Amino acid sequence: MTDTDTRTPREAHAFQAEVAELLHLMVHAVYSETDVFLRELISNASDACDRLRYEAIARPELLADDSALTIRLRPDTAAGTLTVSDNGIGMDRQELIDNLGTIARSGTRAFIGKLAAAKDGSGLIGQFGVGFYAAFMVADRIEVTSRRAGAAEAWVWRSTGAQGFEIEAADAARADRVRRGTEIVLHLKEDARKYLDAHEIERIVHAYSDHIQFPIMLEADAGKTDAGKPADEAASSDAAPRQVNTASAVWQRAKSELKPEDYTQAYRSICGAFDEPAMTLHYRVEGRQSYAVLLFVPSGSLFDLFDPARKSHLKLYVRRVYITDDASLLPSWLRFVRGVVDSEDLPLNISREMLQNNPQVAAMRKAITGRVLAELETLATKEPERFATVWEQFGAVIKEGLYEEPERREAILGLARFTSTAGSGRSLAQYVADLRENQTEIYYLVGEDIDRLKANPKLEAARARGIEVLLLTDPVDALWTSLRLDFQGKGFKSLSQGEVDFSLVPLADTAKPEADQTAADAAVDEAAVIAAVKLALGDKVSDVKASQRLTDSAACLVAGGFGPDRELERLLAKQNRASGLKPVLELNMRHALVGALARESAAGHADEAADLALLLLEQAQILDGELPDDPAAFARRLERLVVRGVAR
Ligand SMILES: Nc1ncnc2c1ncn2[C@@H]1O[C@H](COP(=O)(O)OP(=O)(O)OP(=O)(O)O)[C@@H](O)[C@H]1O
Repeated sequence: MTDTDTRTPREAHAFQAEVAELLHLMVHAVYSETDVFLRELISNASDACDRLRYEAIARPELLADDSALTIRLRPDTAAGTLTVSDNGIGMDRQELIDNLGTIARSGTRAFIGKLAAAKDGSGLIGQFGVGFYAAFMVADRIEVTSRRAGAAEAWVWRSTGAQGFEIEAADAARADRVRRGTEIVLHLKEDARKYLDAHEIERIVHAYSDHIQFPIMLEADAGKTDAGKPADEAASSDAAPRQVNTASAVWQRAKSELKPEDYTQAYRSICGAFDEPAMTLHYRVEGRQSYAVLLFVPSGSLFDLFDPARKSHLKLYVRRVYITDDASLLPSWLRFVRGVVDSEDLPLNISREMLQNNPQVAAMRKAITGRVLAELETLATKEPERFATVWEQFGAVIKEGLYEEPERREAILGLARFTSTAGSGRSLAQYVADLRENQTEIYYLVGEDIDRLKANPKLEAARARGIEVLLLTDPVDALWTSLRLDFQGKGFKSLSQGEVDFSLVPLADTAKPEADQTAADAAVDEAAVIAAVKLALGDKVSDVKASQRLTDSAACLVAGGFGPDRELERLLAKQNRASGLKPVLELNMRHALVGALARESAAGHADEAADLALLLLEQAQILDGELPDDPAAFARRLERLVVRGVAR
């Protein structure tokens, strides 16, 4: 820099740590599908045009004399560069620093971890939309020149994808070239020179960006048209640009015109996905309100499904103008549904804030929610296997609707599929159809792990009677089951809480007679056993009872009749919101261990009886996946009892 230079000096900035890490992965990992970079840049350019069009509703002067919003792609074989430019909203100096130096979204750390672990991260890149940074997969140097709409100055951002980037004011030539919007020059890596090929560029645009609403113009190769001249000059020569996308709003087209592959393509370009949609819903509403809807349910998982914001991401357009993806057009329990809603009636200048309380939006939301549920029902009936994959991916999210939207409960319970002691993919309709004689309730157990649930002693008596039990392992299950809902008049009943009485249900043919299943010598004095155990356990439990649910195991813990289910209590405890209610210890009065306790107690061996009582409690805790309160004392007790038993 010399004294005579009046430009602002070059300023070096470091990348935010996450960006540096992400870029390191981009630069060094070998991804098979590098094509996504172009989709990401085009999508950013399109967003920039959308934003300008939106801002220009209030400030038409921003469009000035350049109202044809366009995205341009210019390969230059001589220079080895591919340039992606738009005349959209542009970025000022601070925006360049903030937007192209940090990652604002949550969940980024987790994503970077996943990316580092995955062999081929392109699927993840697509899902996450690492956006601009994807360009470093194909370029070893990037220059971004940008001028915010209405601004006097243009700025240049430069980086090699290493530690940081530089910012400086654009020189006269660049500033003159970028009158508004953004120009991104990619200096392609040696192995990425295929992206200079017009056919290749066209193919990628077709595959991923065809629906983009602004014309994408492919300009003639600046390097080839006039190889003798410097690239900058050559570019200004008048080679005719060619539009390479259809630029039509797919959702506005008639269903009959569209083929399945058109929908797949629309899904990939609108939702930034690679997979096939598991469900597509395309319809138009005319009448009091008119709007077009094109929605997709992805077949793969989504990285941000459990983001705390739990936002739905449907894009709201008004008469083809993009407004926002933050209009809550679907409830958060349908946030995995992606796509577009294009309204004919909403005012174009509706502010994003106004959308929150708009009755038309509320009516659309209600109607769209109903349509999505109906379509899911149809899928469940007509294509049960495909529906099963949808439920597997997103069932845990849909079930949130059970407590968030009471009026949709019936529909959601109708869709729900469960793993139960009778198999997987069970619907409640199947459950109810297969009720055992005199069975009046739908039984369930909530836990974290399906195998552990299957081994839970609380299932024993149900199993002996052939009663099906739903095994619920999603965190959300502990919450909705606490609502005590019913399905077709049958209430849900936890096997981990309160009394269960199966006595009216006959034993299954396959069950061994219950009395034979244990080695107890004789019937124990239940009252005496209960008194002895209560004495030994004190306030560790709220009550001690003879169990109806156990046939093989000695003891189990259940919640009292009114408190939260054992699982919900555990969940609440994690958030320090536990009810503090103590569980009930249930004893299998026919079990040998309980028999032994009865004998020790009758013989006046209070210490031995107390040891056995504590052991029963600790066993029950372990079977519920908990640690005994005092593991060391538990180990000593076990030792003592074993040694005593062996010595006898
Ligand atoms: N061509 C552009 N014109 C104006 N702003 C841009 C342009 N490209 C990127 N930006 C700005 O930089 C930000 C970061 O872009 P990036 O592609 O990394 O993420 P994103 O677009 O926000 O997220 P996603 O890629 O998931 O949609 C954008 O949000 C936008 O504000």
